[in-house]
Amino acid sequence: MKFIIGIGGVTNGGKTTLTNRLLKTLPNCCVVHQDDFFKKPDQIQVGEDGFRQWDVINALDMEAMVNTVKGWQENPVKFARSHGVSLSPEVEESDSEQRGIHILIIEGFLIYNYKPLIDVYDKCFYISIPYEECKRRRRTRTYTVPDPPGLFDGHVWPMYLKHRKEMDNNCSRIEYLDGTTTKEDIYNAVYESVQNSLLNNL
Ligand SMILES: Nc1ncnc2c1ncn2[C@@H]1O[C@H](COP(=O)(O)OP(=O)(O)O)[C@@H](O)[C@H]1O
Ligand SMILES: NC(=O)c1ccc[n+]([C@@H]2O[C@H](COP(=O)(O)O)[C@@H](O)[C@H]2O)c1
Repeated sequence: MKFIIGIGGVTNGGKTTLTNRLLKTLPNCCVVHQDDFFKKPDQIQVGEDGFRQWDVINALDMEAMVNTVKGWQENPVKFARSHGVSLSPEVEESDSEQRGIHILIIEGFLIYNYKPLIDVYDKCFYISIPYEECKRRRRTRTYTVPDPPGLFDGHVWPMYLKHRKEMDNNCSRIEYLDGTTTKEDIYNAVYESVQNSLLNNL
């Protein structure tokens, strides 16, 4: 059985933290990080506001991201092996590549704002945190291209609000998580919800 989990959320909401924890506990579990598909800085448009427009779907090579997901769907065993993911004995010892549960986590800040991806998820999660907490966490983070002064209020947060509205209209299956609760609580809630869905799908 193949099962795809979406972990979406606002920047610095805790997506990577949650994903890394799930990767350790879910069987035969691979990941696709949306951040890995950012285009190069010189390909990112500068807006009328003077900021490079990082927080829009065009800043990402979404075609390449979809192709990576398709690669997993076509052969999750091959995908796991080529990404150094260890497989359960049930899968390793089986003649059939299709045996066992294969899980893919798709993690990112705009994973529910791109039409070709919306229908791939078996489970959709979204982590939110309030403005002040988001701004505080973002200040402690350094991206490959550091934030210029004013980027958060001038671009990041307004784009988040816009995409959030779009996403709420696009996708009705999302389970919302409060990113200000503890890492442990968030992980437990998601793990339990995934387990229940897996049991129902067997
Ligand atoms: N539940 C939480 N409570 C407090 N801080 C958190 C929580 N989850 C993540 N963080 C912290 O927030 C920051 C961003 O987390 P990260 O998982 O990288 O976010 P994202 O991948 O959504 O951008 C990190 O410093 C991380 O330790
Ligand atoms: N990874 C990169 O190359 C890069 C460069 C510039 C900005 N960013 C930022 O990454 C954010 C999205 O990633 P997170 O959800 O992990 O914070 C966006 O808000 C964007 O401004 C990433």
